[in-house]
Amino acid sequence: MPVLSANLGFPRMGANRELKRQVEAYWSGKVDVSALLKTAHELRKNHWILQKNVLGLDIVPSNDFSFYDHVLDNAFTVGAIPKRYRDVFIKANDDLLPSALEGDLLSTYFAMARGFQQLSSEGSELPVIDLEAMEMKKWFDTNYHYIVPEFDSTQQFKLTSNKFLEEYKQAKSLGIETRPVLIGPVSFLLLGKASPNSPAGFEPIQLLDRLLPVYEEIIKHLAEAGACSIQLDEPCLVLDLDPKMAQSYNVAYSCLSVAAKKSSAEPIKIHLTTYFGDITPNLSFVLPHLPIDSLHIDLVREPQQFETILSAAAKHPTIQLSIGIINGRNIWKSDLCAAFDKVKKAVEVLGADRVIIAPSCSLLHTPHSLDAETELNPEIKDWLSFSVEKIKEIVLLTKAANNGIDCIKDELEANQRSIQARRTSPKTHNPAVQERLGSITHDMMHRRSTFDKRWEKQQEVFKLPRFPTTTIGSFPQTSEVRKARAAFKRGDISQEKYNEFINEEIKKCIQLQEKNDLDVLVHGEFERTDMVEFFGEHLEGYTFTKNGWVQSYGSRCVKPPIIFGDVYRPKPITVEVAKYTQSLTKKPVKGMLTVTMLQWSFVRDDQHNKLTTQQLALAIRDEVSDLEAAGINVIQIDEPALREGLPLRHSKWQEYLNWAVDCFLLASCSVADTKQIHTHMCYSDFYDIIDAIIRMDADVITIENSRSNLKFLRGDSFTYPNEIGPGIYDIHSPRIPLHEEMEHRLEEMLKRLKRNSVWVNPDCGLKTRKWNEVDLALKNMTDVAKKFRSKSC
Ligand code: MET
Ligand SMILES: [Zn+2]
Repeated sequence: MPVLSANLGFPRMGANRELKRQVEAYWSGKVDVSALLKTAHELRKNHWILQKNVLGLDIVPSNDFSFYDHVLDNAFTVGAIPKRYRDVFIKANDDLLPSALEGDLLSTYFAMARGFQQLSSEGSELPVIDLEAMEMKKWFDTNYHYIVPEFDSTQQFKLTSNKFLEEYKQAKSLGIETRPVLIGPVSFLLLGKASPNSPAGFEPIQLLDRLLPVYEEIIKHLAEAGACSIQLDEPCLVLDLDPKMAQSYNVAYSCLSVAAKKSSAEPIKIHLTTYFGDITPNLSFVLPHLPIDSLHIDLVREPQQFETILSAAAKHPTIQLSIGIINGRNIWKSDLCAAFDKVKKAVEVLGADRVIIAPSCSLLHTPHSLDAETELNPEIKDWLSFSVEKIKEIVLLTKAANNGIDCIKDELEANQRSIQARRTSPKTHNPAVQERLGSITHDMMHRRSTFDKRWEKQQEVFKLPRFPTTTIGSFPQTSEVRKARAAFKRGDISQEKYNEFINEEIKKCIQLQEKNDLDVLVHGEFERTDMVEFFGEHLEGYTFTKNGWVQSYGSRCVKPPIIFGDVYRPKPITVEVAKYTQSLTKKPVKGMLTVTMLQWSFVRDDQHNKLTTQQLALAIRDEVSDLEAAGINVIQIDEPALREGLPLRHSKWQEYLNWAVDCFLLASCSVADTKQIHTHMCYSDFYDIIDAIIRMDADVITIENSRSNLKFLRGDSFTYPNEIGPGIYDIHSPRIPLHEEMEHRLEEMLKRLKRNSVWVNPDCGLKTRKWNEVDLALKNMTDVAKKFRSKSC
């Protein structure tokens, strides 16, 4: 048997985000369920034909399609539907028959994903049905979010959807044999959480024995339909796992292997997939014990596991090894020569019939194809590879493995030319930036005085009241703002007209803040589409795609900018706007800089992220100095996603936090003691990295707190030495926060924090809100601050 080529998952949205459009049209009632199912059907068909018939891939996945999220699909398939949704949507629970995801089941599915509200027909204000969505969490260290499965201790599982089977059969009817993908039973339970009313000590993994029969059934159905293999994703194998988990893996896969053997004359093969990290610390869980037919490892993220796993696999002649050598998480063309060395090595050790060539992980995390990128600089475009191009790379390598490297001579030459061109291009290397990196000193990474001294000086300058009030930066991005920006980008209105428009918005924003008595004001960020894009567009070393969308959650997609070269700031970015805003008011205005630019971009793979972040930090440092020189006395440097960069393994946290915090210090520490540096964080839990946050030494930190229900303050010995503004209202909801609830939150915080160090502010920026909501909410918020001031004198 020759070396085979495989994919682990294809982007679902379609070349032009057809799925997003149709799903949203269905939600808003513009199309019916049959139109939605038809689009899904078409997309799957196109993607299989593309992968198999057009690109020539040997092993093509099915069941990688999803209307919202594959973890939710899995929960649905095994019947892990929390009672609150069952009660509303599924009456005769026991009669529920396996069926594809359509009609009523689809309503249940979307209610779990997005919540569901039904208002009463008699005009009463309270909805008759009001179901919140299930929790959403980041998928490992990607920017994809999954729906967290919820289990209770009395949980029963039951095959509830046969989506996996229908999709397998759909492909088969097109003459395409696929490998259905499911989340493996152990990772599925580990990724879930206990429902709130579960007894203490209950952990979802205790349900494994109850879950396995459903997986056995799945295997049986697939085998009966003729499937040769099934892909079970066990990404949790790259995490720090309790050694007890070895037993769970053993139980699960022994059971599934028996089911596979019994399934039909030709047993269905079990392909176990790991990605995003190193499995060697947990290797004893997998080899030699698990009765699996093939194992996939991610050799892009953790190339050093290759040797160990290769020699372990060599001892188990029945196991095939799937080598993930094409990066599924980034957009760079692979160096085919280097990749081929790995293929050769695997073939030498295992023999061709035991090697599969694959992307490092599912291609869900890379855009569809480069075809649509008609406006990218051709030199840069030649360095890139999206999903379709990545599959081409896999197919080429497989061809070379089977027929000799000469049969891809021309392609290889072209590939090496682009690799070489990127390596040596003046676009990627800027000697001045690199020289500057070399001159970073420790001295650049601390303020001139300690916080206490700065605090005294700042009190003198700002004379702020106690419980100072502020907002996080953005104000409503109305459709007029978006229209004006689009018109300006199209060239329909001049720079001058656009500036005038923005200045008017800023004026309105300052007036509203003054009217509501806020203490430290912001300009409202009207000139910014997306905060990362805005800064990226003003820095060298960044480029943007037209259609490089990747799924973030549900129907939402993001278009991460690409950092391709050394980053620097050719000229000031925010100084004019800040100066103009400050000229409108006597109160201090914050200069606003958002620097979470690494996590939300496609990053360089030719240098460590630390270096790229240092370059970003130096660019921000220059901006900070220019703001200071322009008379801006408060500067906010947002770091909303600091936590997102944390490595998956705990042992690597400290190293990351060291350089990440150093970069923040590098960006922020050039200013005089009298200047106040703010930072802002949101979206995740912070209490377990509080030491790193303290080391950032910002004078003031504003932090999301209400949405996560005071989670930030929950750590037992929580203290924070500088000033802090834990948000006192959630900005995601259109409801106006009431005095009492904000007072309550503030009271709670004061149990933990020093009275004279607390700021009063919302959770995050206000860009998704309407002006009238912001006006009322801020009025209530400043009322609360005033009440506390008078109470505490
Ligand atoms: C995701 S954090 C957002 C911070 C930004 N300054 C804003 O207010 O929108
Ligand atoms: Zn925020």
